[in-house]
Amino acid sequence: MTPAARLQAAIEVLSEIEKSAKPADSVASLYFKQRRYIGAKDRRAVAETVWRVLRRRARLDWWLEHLDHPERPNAEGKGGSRARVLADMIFEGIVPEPDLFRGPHSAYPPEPPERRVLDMLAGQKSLFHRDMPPHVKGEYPEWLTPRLTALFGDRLDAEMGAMRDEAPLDLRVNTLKATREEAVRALAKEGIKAEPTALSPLGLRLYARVPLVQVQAWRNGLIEVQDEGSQLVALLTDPKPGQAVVDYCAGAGGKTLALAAAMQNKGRLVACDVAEWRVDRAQDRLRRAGVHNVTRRVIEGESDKWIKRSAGSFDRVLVDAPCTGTGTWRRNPDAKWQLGETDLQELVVRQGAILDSAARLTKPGGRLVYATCSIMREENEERIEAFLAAHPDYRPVPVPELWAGLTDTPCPVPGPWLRLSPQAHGTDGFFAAVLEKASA
Ligand SMILES: C[S@@+](CC[C@H](N)C(=O)[O-])C[C@H]1O[C@@H](n2cnc3c(N)ncnc32)[C@H](O)[C@@H]1O
Repeated sequence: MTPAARLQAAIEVLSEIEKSAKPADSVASLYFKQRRYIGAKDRRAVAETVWRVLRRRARLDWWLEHLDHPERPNAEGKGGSRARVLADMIFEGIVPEPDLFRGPHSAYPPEPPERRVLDMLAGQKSLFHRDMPPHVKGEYPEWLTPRLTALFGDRLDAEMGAMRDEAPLDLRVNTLKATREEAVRALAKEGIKAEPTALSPLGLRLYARVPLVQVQAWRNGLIEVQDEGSQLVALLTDPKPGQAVVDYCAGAGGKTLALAAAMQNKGRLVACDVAEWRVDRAQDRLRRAGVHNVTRRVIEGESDKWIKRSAGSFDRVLVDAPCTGTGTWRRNPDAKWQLGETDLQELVVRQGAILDSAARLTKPGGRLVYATCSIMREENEERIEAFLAAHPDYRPVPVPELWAGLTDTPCPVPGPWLRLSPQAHGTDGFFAAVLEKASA
């Protein structure tokens, strides 16, 4: 592909992302699947541009507005994919010479009004400008400003700055197949440098992008992709070999895999979800990891009969609730631009209902672990406070109290809850609360 054809493809992918309700990576995969003629190198280059534009969208839009670009996005942030991509190109130091826009499938060359804006942008040294408001510098939706300010106070700029950056790639070592040292050696043999994570005893961090499907250690099930924060949620669930455990919102099984390894494949682990297609996606991962104590179960929701039948029969119940995903903006920068206040309000209601429903499964003396990859108080502390007020038979188990019995790494939080952020811990934003049900 010529450089201009890559630009045009990036413009098209961004326009598709804007039109779709699906996550950006699904939209981009479909775009490339429908255009098999785009080779791997071009795909990577186009995807890099798309993700960079999503990451700097607020700042690019500020410049386009400030310089009166004729095709800038509207006040709702809609439209303007071409304007964003060409502005980004300037900030990447690429000069929009007429020659750049030649060849098949090219973006068309800028007309004089667009040219005028691009020339003005070319004189800027930085993507930042002192007049940008904090939500533009920090790349978050303006409507979240009061909540995020209340949450982070004078750390807001630093926290949102860390959220803006690209995340490293974290792996969890599958202890059913290897120790962390063995996995490091296996990766090194394939020329991949992996460093142990600071908090998770099973984590490895990669700073270079690697196509894992081609990596033997991954194909053999020695490692799985999992953010360090997510690994810590599984660690805190602390399932023991032989116990009965339920992963209530299991999705494609990210945490199920970690729980099964902690259980050494012994005992009963039920992976539930309302989305059959997600549960189906767990199958290959479980097989690759050598896990064989998991039953996958699609439930109809809170009124599912299996929940009633299984009341009080699990030692551990993990609720990895559907959430805003505000802790994962480093990986999914598109998500922040799709999130609205009503989404948050609806999720909070769902989280309460799911938590109440899952709590029926806990045995007397067993534990219920509630987790989200959100940083919002409404989805986290406030949900737990409401739950505890309505369920006096549960008591919180402070995270520092559990930590020392689980791993040698330093406990990252004062407690009682686990609350992680990219700035403070180098993980995605995560929340987890461990609650113990009174013995009968
Ligand atoms: C945060 S994701 C789970 C991620 C997964 N635990 C992992 O570690 O890979 C939340 C999941 O909750 C599921 N979900 C949504 N509503 C639910 C409900 N009412 N009951 C059970 N699961 C639900 C979604 O389908 C989604 O897979």
